[in-house]
Amino acid sequence: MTTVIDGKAVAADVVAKVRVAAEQLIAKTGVVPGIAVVIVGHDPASQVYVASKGKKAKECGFHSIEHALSSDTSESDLVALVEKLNADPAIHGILVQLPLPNHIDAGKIIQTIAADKDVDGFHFTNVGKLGTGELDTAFVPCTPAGSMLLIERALGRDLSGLNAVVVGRSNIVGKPMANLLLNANATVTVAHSRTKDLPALCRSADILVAAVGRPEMIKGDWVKPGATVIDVGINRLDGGANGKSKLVGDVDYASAAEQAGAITPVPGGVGPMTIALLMANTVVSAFRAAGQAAPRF
Ligand SMILES: Nc1nc(=O)c2c([nH]1)NC[C@@H]1CN(c3ccc(C(=O)N[C@@H](CCC(=O)O)C(=O)O)cc3)C=[N+]21
Repeated sequence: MTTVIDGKAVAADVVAKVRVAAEQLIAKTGVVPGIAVVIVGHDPASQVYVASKGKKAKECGFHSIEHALSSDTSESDLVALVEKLNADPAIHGILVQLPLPNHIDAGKIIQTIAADKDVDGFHFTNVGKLGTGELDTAFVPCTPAGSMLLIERALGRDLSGLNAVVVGRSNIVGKPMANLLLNANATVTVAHSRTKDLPALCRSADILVAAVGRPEMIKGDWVKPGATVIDVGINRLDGGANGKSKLVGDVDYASAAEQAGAITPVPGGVGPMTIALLMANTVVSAFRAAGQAAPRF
C-alpha cells in the first residue's frame, strides 16, 4: 500500500508548535517574533507564496510586515531596505522573494541580509554551517528542511544504509537537501541534467527527491518499489478545471504512486511545509535574539 504523505497535516502540526513556542517566548521575555517579507515586482509564484506566508505568520502570533516594491526598484534602494531591516530589533526573520528582476544582483542582496536573520538559509554563513553540520546555530533553507521532516516521519527511522538520490543541484533545494540527507546518514547522490542514465540511477533510490522544475519528468518506472518519493516541483500548467491552471510536480504522480511506498502529492506536499518551516526558522531566530534556548522542529 502506498502512503500519500499529507504535507498539509504535518505543516499544520509544525505551525501549531510554532504558535505555542511564540506564546511562551512572549510570556517569558516580551519578545514578539517578527518577520519581514520583501517582494520586488510581480512574479506569480512569489505572490502565491507571500499570501500564504502573511496568513501563517498571523496564525503564529507574529509581528509581520511586507514590503511590496515596484519592479524598477534599484539595487541600492533594496540594499538600503535590507540594512534597515537588519538593524530593526522588532524583526527576526528577513525573506527577500526570489527571483529578483535582472537588474538586481540577487547574490549581493542575499549576502546583505544579516546571517542571524536569514530565515531562508541562503547566506554564506548559513550555507557553511549546514555544510559543516553546525545545525544548532544555522538556518536551514525551508524547502529542504520541510522535505526532511516529511522523510523522517514517513520512514520513522535513521537513514543509515539507505540510498538517497536528489535530482537537481540548485543552491536553494538540491544542494542543501543533499547535505541534510548526508547529515542524517543516508548515502547521497546528486543528479542533474548531465547525469548518465537518470532513470536507472533513480531506480537505485530508497529516497528519491525531485527538484528539477520540469513538470512530471520522473516516471513510475524510475521509482524503486517501496521508495519514499518527495516531489519538490511546483509547476503551473494550463488545462485545469474551468479553464484554470493546474499545479503538477516534477514527478508523474499517477504512475509513481503505483511504485512508491510513500509519496508527496502536489499540491499539499512539500509546499505547505516550506511555509511552516519559514515560521519555525523565524521563531527560532526570535528565541536566539532573546537569549533563550530555541525549540527544535
Ligand atoms: N526567498 C524565497 N524563498 C522561498 O522559499 C520562495 C521564494 N523566495 N520565491 C518563490 C518560491 C515559491 N515558494 C512556495 C512555497 C510554498 C508554496 C505552497 O504552499 N504551495 C501549495 C499550493 C499553492 C497553490 O495552490 O497555488 C502546495 O504545494 O500545496 C508555493 C510556493 C517559495 N518560494
